[in-house]
Amino acid sequence: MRINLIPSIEYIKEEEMEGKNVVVIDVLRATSVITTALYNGASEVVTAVEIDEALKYKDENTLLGGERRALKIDGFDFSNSPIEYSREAVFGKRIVLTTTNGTKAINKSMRAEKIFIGCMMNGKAAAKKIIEYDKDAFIVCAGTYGKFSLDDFICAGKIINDAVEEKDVQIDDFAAAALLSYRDNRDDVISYVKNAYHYKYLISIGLEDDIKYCFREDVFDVVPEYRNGSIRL
Ligand SMILES: O=C(O)[C@H](CS(=O)(=O)O)OP(=O)(O)O
Ligand SMILES: [Mg+2]
Repeated sequence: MRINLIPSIEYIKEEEMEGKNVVVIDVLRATSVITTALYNGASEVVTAVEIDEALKYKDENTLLGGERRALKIDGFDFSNSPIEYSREAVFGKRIVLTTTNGTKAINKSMRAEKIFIGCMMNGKAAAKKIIEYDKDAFIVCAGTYGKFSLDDFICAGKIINDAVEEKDVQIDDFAAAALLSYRDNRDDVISYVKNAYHYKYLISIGLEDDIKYCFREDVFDVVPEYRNGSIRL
C-alpha cells in the first residue's frame, strides 16, 4: 500500500482519487472542529461551501458554524473555534459548517472511495484507519487559500509517522518531507507552526488558545467519515 500527500487544495486532481481512500486535514481549524463536535455528541456535520447554502439548513435541531477571515459569520451559532463545540452545546445536534479552506478540501475529495477527517487530535486513530483498509491513500492538506500551509503539512507528517510505525507502507516524496518535518519537530510542533502565515494571522486576532487546543496529539480515538452527504463517527 502507498500513501501520497497532496500539499494543498490547488494540487488536488479529483480524478486521481477514484478508488483511493483519503484523509482530509485542516488542522487550523475545520477538521479539528469536526472531530471535536462529533466526539462531543453532535449527530452529524454537514459541510456547505457558501454561507447562503448553510443558512438554508437552519432549523431547531441544526446549529450553524464556520468563519470568513477566521471570524464568526453573522447569524451563525458558532465561529470556527473548536473550543465552542462543547458537549453541552452540540450534543444531539446537527452542525452545518462553512469555512474558507477545510470544507472546500472535503468537497474536492468526493470522488475518493472513503473520506476520513484527520487532525492532530485524532492523528493516530486516522493512521490506523487507513492502514486497516490496506488500500492506497491520499493525505489531503487543505492549506490556506488554496496554498501550501505548514500547519497542515506537519499534521500530515504526524499521521504519516503513525502509519509507517504501524505498517511498512510506501510513501511519496511530499509524504517523506512531511514525515521528516514532523520527526524533527515533534517535541515542539507549535514552534514549527509559528512560521506559518495562518498561525500569525490567528495570533493577530487573539486565537492562541485555539492553536494550543488543535495541536494536542491523540486526545480523541475517533475518526469522522463522510458518507452520503454528511460526516459522522
Ligand atoms: O478559521 C480558520 O482557521 C480558517 C480561516 S482563514 O483561513 O483564516 O480564512 O478556516 P479553515 O477552513 O478552517 O482553514
Ligand atoms: Mg486551515
